[in-house]
Amino acid sequence: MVSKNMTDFNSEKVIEIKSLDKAFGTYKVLEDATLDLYKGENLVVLGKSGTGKSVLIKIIVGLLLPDAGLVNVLGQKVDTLSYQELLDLRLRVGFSFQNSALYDSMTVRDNLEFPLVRNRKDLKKAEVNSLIEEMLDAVGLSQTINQMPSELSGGQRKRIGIARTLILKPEIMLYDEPTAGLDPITSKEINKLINDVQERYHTSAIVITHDLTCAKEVGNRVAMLMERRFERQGSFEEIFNSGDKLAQPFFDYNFIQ
Ligand SMILES: Nc1ncnc2c1ncn2[C@@H]1O[C@H](COP(=O)(O)OP(=O)(O)OP(=O)(O)O)[C@@H](O)[C@H]1O
Repeated sequence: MVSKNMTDFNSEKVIEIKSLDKAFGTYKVLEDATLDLYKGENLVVLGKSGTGKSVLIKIIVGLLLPDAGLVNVLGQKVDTLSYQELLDLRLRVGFSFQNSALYDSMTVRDNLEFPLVRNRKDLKKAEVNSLIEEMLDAVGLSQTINQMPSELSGGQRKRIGIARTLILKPEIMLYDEPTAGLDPITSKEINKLINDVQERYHTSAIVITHDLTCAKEVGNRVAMLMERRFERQGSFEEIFNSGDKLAQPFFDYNFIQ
């Protein structure tokens, strides 16, 4: 399998995290952690369970406060923002947590309409309908518009979840374990979708995963979250062909195709 090429990205940082500390009581989750996301890139954060990947996302969108360090998102210092400023920022940063489910009692259409009803009251009915159609087309599921989530496969539900996040046209996408619980073929489809989203909407993205195939297929750069910080950052090849011992545990638990 050919991994994704490194591309020359604009040096503009859309997320800058510097010397970040976060602890719960005496339990340190992140310590002196530094990570940048450049405009237009897909950055994969590889980390084992419980290493603080979800905490990282919550800090980026201001759901958790850092204890120390800089967290700058789209030019704004997240921990200094007012509630309204945070809500505005969250419209520009699309995030879906691993377990964020679709609303089971709503059709696919209504699931996609939901974020627009809440956040885009300025849109006319025709614009809403057109956005829903565009998003379903982007994730390749136009035919499911009137179906209920229970009628969809796991992979299709993930796609609709991505469409629901994407419908607000965020500049940054945060994908939390996008391939978790999916078979290898469906995982590949999701990886392709993440790349399609990057290409079509010029999003910058952090993809949090422990799936090495996903890292290889979608990541322009990879960082490893270990020992409370981002220990290695570089292209997939740089990290995994280097014989780096820190990368070995990921190989032990993954099957690369
Ligand atoms: N609000 C909280 N209060 C106390 N501890 C927390 C809180 N949120 C997270 N933690 C702890 O921080 C650590 C990192 O949690 P996090 O959910 O970020 O892990 P993760 O890397 O996303 O794991 P997984 O892949 O299993 O979801 C865990 O030990 C967790 O118990």
